[in-house]
Amino acid sequence: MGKPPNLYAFPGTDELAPSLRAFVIDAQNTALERHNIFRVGVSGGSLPKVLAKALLEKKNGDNELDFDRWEIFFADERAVPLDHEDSNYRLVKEELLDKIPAEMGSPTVFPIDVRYLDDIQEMADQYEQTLVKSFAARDSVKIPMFDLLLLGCGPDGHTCSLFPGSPLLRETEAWVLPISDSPKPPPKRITLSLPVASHGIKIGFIATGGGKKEIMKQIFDTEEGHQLPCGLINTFAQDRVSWFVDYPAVEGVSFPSRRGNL
Ligand SMILES: O=C(O)[C@H](O)[C@@H](O)[C@H](O)[C@H](O)COP(=O)(O)O
Repeated sequence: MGKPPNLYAFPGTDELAPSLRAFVIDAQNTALERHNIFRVGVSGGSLPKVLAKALLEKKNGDNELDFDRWEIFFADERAVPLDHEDSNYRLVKEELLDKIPAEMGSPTVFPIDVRYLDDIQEMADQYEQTLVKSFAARDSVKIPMFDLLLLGCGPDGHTCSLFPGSPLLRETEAWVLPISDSPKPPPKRITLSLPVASHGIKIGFIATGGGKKEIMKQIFDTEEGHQLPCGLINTFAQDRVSWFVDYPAVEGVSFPSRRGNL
C-alpha cells in the first residue's frame, strides 16, 4: 500500500473531537500560509455533527479558527432543494454554520445550483465550474487540490457518492459527476470524482459506531477492501489520509491504530 494511512482511534466522539479539531486547524494554518484561503470539502451523513463538536465546543475564547478565510464546498450533494431534509447543505448549515459565533467569522459556502434539480449532468457541470472559479483561477490547476477533504465511510465502503463497483470510479477527466441511481437514497446526487477526492492535500475520514466494524475490517485488512471507494482513496492518497474512528468502529481490525491524541 506504500505509505499507509493514519488510523486514530478514540473511546468515543467526545475524545475524538479534540484531535479532529487539531487536524483541521493544522490543515487550515498550512493552507492560509500557502495561499491565504482554506478550501474544505465536506460530506453529509454523521460527519457535520462530529465536525461541529470538534470546532465549536472550545470554551474560553477561540482565535484558532479563521472562518472568514474558509471556503466550504460539498464533496457530494443530493439533488434536492437546499431546505430539503435530505440536503447536505441544510445539514451542514444547521449543525455547523448556524452555530458559528459571529466573532469567529463566517465561511463562504458553495451550495449546488438548485435551478438544475431536473438535470443533474448540468448540475454537476455547474458545480465543476464553481470549483474552476475558485481553484483554477488562483492556481491554474489541472485538478483541484482541496486543502482538506472531510469524508464519511458508508457500511458498503462508499465515500462521497462513489459506490462500490460504480462506473463513476473509472472517471479520469471530470471533477464533479452526476449519479442518478445511488444505492443510498435519495438516488439523484452529484459527487466529486475519485481523482479529486484522492488529491486532497489532507483527507480526513470520520467513521464511528459498531455498524462500521465489518467494513473497516474489509478496508484495512483485506485485498478486496483496497478496491472499495474508501480503500482506493487510502491507496492513492497514502499518508495524506487520516481516519478518526471510535473503538467500536475498529473492533476486530488488525491494521494498527494509534490510540488517543495525534
Ligand atoms: O451524502 C451522503 O450520503 C454522504 O456524503 C455519504 O457519503 C456519507 O458520508 C456516508 O454514507 C457515511 O455516512 P454516515 O457517516 O452517516 O455513516
